[in-house]
Amino acid sequence: MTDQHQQKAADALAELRRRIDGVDSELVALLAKRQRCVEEVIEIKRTAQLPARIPARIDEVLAHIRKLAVAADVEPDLAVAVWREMIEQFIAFEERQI
Ligand SMILES: C=C(O[C@@H]1C=C(C(=O)O)C=C[C@H]1O)C(=O)O
Repeated sequence: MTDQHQQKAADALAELRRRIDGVDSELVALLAKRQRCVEEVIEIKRTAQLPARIPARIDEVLAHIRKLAVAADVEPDLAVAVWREMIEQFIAFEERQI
């Protein structure tokens, strides 16, 4: 590869990484919105003496995500794996506060 080709590759990579950083900023803002909802769920569960982990609801969320991923042309197993981990982290977050 010539220096010119390498410079072009480096520029393209830098631009894509700027876009990825922008997407990550949006994702963290959305995660904060989701956490605010979970914080309200915690208040209700505490009062109603409900457990943090509700398996039927987990199944429902994951089925919804799989459908959305297919429609959005995102690898469904990737999306479900990300959500599964996020839900586990939110359950642990709930369990620390309920
Ligand atoms: C937020 C809830 O609590 C847990 C967390 C979930 C989530 O992060 O989507 C889903 C199911 C629950 O076990 C809930 O019950 O809705």
